Amino acid sequence: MELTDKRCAPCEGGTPPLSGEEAQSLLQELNASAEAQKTPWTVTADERQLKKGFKLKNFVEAVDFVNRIKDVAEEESHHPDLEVGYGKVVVRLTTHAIGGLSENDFILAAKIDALRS
Ligand SMILES: C[C@H](O)[C@H](O)[C@H]1CNC2=NC(N)=NC(=O)C2=N1
Repeated sequence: MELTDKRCAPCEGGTPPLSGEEAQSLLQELNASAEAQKTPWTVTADERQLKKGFKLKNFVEAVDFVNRIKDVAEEESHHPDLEVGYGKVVVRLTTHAIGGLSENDFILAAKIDALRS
């Protein structure tokens, strides 16, 4: 099943974060989409975060994009850390409940990419 067709599952403490290998495999799958090929997502060196910067035309478009991200995040009950500026939105994904990456982060990343295509 495609990442965009999956739903974020409730995530509780006790579940271990993804291993580096599992994260790399999901990263490849995520970055295979047309949108991600323009700008790929990266996993941070500590393997706890998935990150991508999006370019928008101006501040209003950046805020509009954030509002669309809000709708997806609420639908999935999984929430990104966001940085908004003039013509940019930086999205950082991590699963707070487990202190690292889960599949939920990759599902939300794919759904955020889908907003741009
Ligand atoms: C009950 C609810 O699903 C949880 O509190 C969710 C909310 N959104 C979340 N978002 C993220 N990124 N990590 C979490 O652990 C998390 N927990």
